[in-house]
Amino acid sequence: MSVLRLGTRRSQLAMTQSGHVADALRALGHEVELVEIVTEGDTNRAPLTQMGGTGVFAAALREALLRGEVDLAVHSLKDLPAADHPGLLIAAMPPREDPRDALVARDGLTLGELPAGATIGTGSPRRVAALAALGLGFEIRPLRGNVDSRLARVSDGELDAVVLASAGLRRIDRADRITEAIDPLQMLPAPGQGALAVEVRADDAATIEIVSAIDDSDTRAAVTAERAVLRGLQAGCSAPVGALAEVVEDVDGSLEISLRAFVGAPDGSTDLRRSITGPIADAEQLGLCLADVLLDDGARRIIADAQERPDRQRPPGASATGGPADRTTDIDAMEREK
Ligand SMILES: NCc1[nH]cc(CCC(=O)O)c1CC(=O)O
Repeated sequence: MSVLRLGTRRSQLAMTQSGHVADALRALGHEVELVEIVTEGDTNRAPLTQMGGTGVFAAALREALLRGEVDLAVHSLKDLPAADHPGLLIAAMPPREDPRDALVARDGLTLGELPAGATIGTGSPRRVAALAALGLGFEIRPLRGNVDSRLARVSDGELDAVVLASAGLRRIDRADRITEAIDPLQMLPAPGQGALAVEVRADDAATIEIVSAIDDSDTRAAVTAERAVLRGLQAGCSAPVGALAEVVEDVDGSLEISLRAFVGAPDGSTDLRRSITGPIADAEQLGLCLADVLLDDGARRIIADAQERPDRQRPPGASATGGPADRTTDIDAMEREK
């Protein structure tokens, strides 16, 4: 068998995630070579240059894959648009890391312990909406940059707290900075958060066969349901939408998917939370069905407002720096990819 070429970005998180997948394939006896793909976002240090990236980073990896320069690419699932990409296939979703968001606060504080007026940094409209929905009077501040620079804003005393994905922190060995793994009752993670996607060319049967060995069926079912919510809402990955599916045992002992979703206005003025449970085999339909429920109950307006009025994506009293222009850039990046 020839060497599998795995395309990766060179950020610490991307290299670590790619390394995990490479090791899993090597453990099955395959030879894997990492091929660094330098993306536009990596070379010019524009605002979009941040860990995980948005559409631009995934797009460069996908082009390398389609051109045949590499045989597989590893993405953070939550950074991929919910629609299939022509010519490509997600051949594996390895077992998911902790899907929860993580609070990194000064003095070991939790969300409940932070005082009203505390400053919390996040660049994600979903996290802004969830924090605003708590009604605790936090001041949300924009946050960009790689993980270490985000963490430094707390250790430097510039912010009281930041919110990041637990999975990213765990993967790069910074889990010790987490002061609270935020309960999904308070903040539902982004669809796909904590999961990886191993993408291949749809016509590359040999690689599909090899890579599918590291697919985790529970992870795939959960993420399929979560991404179907996003697709049903016709929302992008930067929409204020959270979703978490868990594989649970029902009373008869058979496995089911329990799916929860959240849509909220980033200014905290309104939010929706709905849930649904059903057979694992119906993961996709469950997600679409839950999206319909949310749409019927007003999600369309909330999502449209969040996209059209980015200037309102902060609660009253929050800092206005780095707001509208940055957010438009993110949405544009996602659009280009579709
Ligand atoms: N959009 C950035 C991004 N993409 C993937 C991760 C972390 C890993 C994951 O969520 O799977 C992060 C950072 C974060 O949200 O804190």
